[in-house]
Amino acid sequence: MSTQIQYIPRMVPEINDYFGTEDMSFSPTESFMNALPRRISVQPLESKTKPFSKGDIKILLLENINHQAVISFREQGYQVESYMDALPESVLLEKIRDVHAIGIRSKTVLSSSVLQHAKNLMVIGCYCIGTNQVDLEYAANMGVAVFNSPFSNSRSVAELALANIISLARQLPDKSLQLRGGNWNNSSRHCYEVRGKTVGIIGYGHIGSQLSILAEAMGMSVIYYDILNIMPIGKAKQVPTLDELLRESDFVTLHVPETPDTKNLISSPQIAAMKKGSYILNTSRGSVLETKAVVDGLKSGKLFGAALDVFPNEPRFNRSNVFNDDLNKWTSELINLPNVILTPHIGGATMEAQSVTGLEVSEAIANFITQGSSLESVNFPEVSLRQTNFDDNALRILFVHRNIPGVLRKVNDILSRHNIEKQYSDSNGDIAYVITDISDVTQSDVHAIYNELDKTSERITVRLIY
Ligand SMILES: NC(=O)c1ccc[n+]([C@@H]2O[C@H](COP(=O)([O-])OP(=O)(O)OC[C@H]3O[C@@H](n4cnc5c(N)ncnc54)[C@H](O)[C@@H]3O)[C@@H](O)[C@H]2O)c1
Ligand SMILES: O=C(O)[C@H](O)COP(=O)(O)O
Repeated sequence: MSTQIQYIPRMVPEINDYFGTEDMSFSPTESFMNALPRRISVQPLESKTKPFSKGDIKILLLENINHQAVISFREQGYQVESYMDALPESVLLEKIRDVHAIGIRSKTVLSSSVLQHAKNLMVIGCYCIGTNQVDLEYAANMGVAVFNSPFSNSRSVAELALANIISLARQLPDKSLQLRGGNWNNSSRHCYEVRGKTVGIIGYGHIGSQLSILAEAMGMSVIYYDILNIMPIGKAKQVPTLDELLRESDFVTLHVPETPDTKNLISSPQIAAMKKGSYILNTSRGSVLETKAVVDGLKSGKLFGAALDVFPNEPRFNRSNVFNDDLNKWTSELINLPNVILTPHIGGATMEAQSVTGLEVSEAIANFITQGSSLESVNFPEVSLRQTNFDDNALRILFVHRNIPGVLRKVNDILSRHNIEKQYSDSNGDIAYVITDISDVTQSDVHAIYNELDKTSERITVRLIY
């Protein structure tokens, strides 16, 4: 007889500490997106529109997102449900059904098959840098804007990479392990200073360039390889090919995003091209480095060490006895090799980074909900409109539509009885987004405008704020 284990999602305890359970509401509420236009005013700071019932808006936060986010949303009056872990897909499908905003980190996969269940979703916040876990194009085609926190944890990752470079050079993982086992071994064999050595940075973006500064401060030479031409910081030097970087570096460190082009960017041929006795580090994504090739490189003595923070398969939540061959088939080989640092995806896991990320992404979500601002979105046309002279009879129209000729004319025909105070439009591929502020609008105008815009064949979403 098979035993069924029931999964019970773990809520974030701080919520209850801060707010008390009675303050949490999980009852289904009227849909935000599909409701007739209601008084949705806008957001705390510079908004000039009237207060609306943010209590109708449901925000789901997963993966133990920093409590700053929970506090900030709840203080603004939103309904917030917050969980410690990434949810199993069946639970996620249930939870995502009627929420208006979802906050995730790197472990929640929002594929098209998940997103199609999200009938009321307006906005996704990735409380991290990577957005590869979200089907960005599908979301844009649903009119759902995606935001991330593009550099709030860059410094944390760069510091971890530097710490790992020094630790590998001094064989710290093994020396420490030996002493914990009672063995005193202060041999200097294969232990080096990092001063004067060359670090090769693959991907010279926010993290790679931060690391460049730190490494130079340690007296290292820095070379980097990037698909873009990027101005060097300090004495760093961009090299034209990956091969040149691999040949010249003592430490090769990966800081590229997960894309089709970066899958297995470093595999056996690239490790073969590296210097004998060099080291490899990966704090980017598990898919970028073929781990079996690292295992072979360490076994053959080609590599003197490796530091891996990310893996092709990672557990969805913190628990014991999960990092094993069932997760990734080479695990037992890897953990028994010398001078290997393995960390559970902690590059951005610092109090500083999590707190800034919590506030930054929450602000982007709130600004999108309350004002329609899509500035800094990773999948949407970037549109924002400053509100001036927003009086009682003003209306803000947020219209996401197919990017084809003639749509703006249709929109403005519908609005032709009103004065357009401000309008801004932009497009991104197949999607376009226009925000319009109009004045002298009555309650029945609001309904008529909504209905007419809603009927246009190019409409993706229409929201009204007044
Ligand atoms: N371990 C962690 O906890 C952690 C934390 C933050 C970010 N990350 C990962 O690190 C990645 C990099 O972060 P970032 O903020 O520096 O990103 P970024 O976008 O600022 O920089 C990435 C750089 O990689 C370059 N690049 C892209 N494809 C390339 C290729 N095929 N070859 C060479 N260069 C290429 C880009 O041009 C860019 O300069 C993120 O996408 C994320 O996946 C991991
Ligand atoms: O993309 C990122 O910022 C990092 O991979 C961190 O992801 P995490 O917040 O899931 O730890």
